[in-house]
Amino acid sequence: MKFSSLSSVMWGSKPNLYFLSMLLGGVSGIGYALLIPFIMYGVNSVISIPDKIGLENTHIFDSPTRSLAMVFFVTCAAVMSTKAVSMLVSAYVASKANFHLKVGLYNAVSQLSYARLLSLGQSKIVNLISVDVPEIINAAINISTIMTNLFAIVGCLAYLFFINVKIFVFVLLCLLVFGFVYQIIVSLSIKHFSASRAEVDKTQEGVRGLIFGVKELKLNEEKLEHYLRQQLTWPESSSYRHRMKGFRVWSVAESYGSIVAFLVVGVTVFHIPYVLSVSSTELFGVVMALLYLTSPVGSLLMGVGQLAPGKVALSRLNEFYRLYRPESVGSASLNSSDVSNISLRNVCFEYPSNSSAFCLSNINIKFEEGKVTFIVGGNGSGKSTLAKIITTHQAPTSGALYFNDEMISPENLGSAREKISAIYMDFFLFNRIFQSYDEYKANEYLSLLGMNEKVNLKDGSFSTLGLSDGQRKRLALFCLLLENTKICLFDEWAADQDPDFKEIFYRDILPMLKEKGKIVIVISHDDRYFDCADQLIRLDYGCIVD
Ligand SMILES: Nc1ncnc2c1ncn2[C@@H]1O[C@H](COP(=O)(O)OP(=O)(O)OP(=O)(O)O)[C@@H](O)[C@H]1O
Repeated sequence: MKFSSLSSVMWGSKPNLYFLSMLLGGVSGIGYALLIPFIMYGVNSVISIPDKIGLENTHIFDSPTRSLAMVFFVTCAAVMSTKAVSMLVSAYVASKANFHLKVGLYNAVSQLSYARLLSLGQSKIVNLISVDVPEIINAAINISTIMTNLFAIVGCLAYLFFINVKIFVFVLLCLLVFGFVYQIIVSLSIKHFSASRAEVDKTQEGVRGLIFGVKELKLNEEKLEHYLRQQLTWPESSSYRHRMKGFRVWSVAESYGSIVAFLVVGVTVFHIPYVLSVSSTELFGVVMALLYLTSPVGSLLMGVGQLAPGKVALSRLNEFYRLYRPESVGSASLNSSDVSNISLRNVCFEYPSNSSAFCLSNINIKFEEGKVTFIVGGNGSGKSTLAKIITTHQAPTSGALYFNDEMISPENLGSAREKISAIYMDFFLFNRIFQSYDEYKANEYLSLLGMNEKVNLKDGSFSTLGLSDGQRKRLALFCLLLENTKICLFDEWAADQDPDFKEIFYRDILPMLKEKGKIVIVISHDDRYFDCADQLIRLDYGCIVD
């Protein structure tokens, strides 16, 4: 997906309504421009009958220009109402566009592979959704007002054309030159807004650390001080400096924009009468039109300036979609719905960045149903990496994963994943169950895990997540048991359980899963319980050792 402009964001969301808001904006602008000839005609009528001025008891609609007055006020009402409706429709389209952009991003992110998500940067994605999309919408909502002002300017120029072609050409040229200079100033501000936005990603990382690392930071004043300075204050102040530079340039553009039309009036009044033959009536009409033009020109330039931060945000959204590659997950079913074993054959793996210079070398393992396999080894030996390969979140660099004798490829990946449940070291506990479940089983498992006193499950939602780390892990295990999949993987699940519950996990729950014919894979450092394993795989620096 690529958005060529802010307009295309709105157009892509509700094309018909967006067109309507532009059309109404244009009509309002033309109506605005039409008011000058009415005013001029009215003034000329009054000048031609000076004795009527000051007549008492003459009602506004009894005047000689009453029909014109009627048309004038009707036009005013039309300008006002079309502009209001145009803005309203534009706001509606913008809200829809906001919805579509966000939902589009949610879907896009959900289709990224785990590895791709990490490489794109989790903080950047959070900022894209929470900072850039609102910035795009705030800018795009201005477009209908820009359209109104643009048409008002075109209308005023048309009026000038009728008064005096030479003056029209002169004013048009002046506006183009001044407008061009304005664009240059605005593009300078965009440069600073871009630099400011890049710093926001760094502060997002910092905010995560501040919130999730609060316990560690609170214990050490010096650490907290350095953290705040380096991870938050510096990037924040750098972002602020760039943003202020952007606003400084932008404010120059703003004030310049608001005075541009007067500059044109000045040049016209003080120069034109001496170089072109212009009658005083023409000059009066021209000056009226130009003064009338000041408001739409100022508003137009201001509106164009307000697009700047939105354009920066849009370029970041486009950059995301440029790098975006959805994970290829086909819908082909596995040949056999009953998986009796899974195996890794000649699997090698390296992280794409290879910053850690770690690799898994030539891994051959078979996991069978009704058997418990322990994967053990020192820190950094590759156990969690292997867990992600087994659960299909990392694809092997060479070799392959097999379910029975069927190789797992993008075509049958979806079907393979349906067979897997896992509790990772950095697991995420959702506040509800997302699939249908058996109420009776749920209560049974809550009791088995000693959680029935702590948590209730009501309509799929947990009554609380205010639990200890060990209890949260038990709740994760509860979800896994309810999922009832063939393959169950635990990455150091028992690490923070008390001795009693370790005993229950290794001596009761694993045998229960084994009895049910599951393929059970346990990453563990608990050598006291290695006897529970039917198979023990020892890893050392990415290799299987005996
Ligand atoms: N996202 C990553 N990018 C690059 N290297 C990584 C990444 N994640 C892990 N590694 C590297 O892979 C190696 C194995 O890490 P892994 O987490 O698999 O070890 P482990 O055996 O589970 O360790 P532990 O017992 O400490 O949990 C480590 O040297 C680590 O630096």
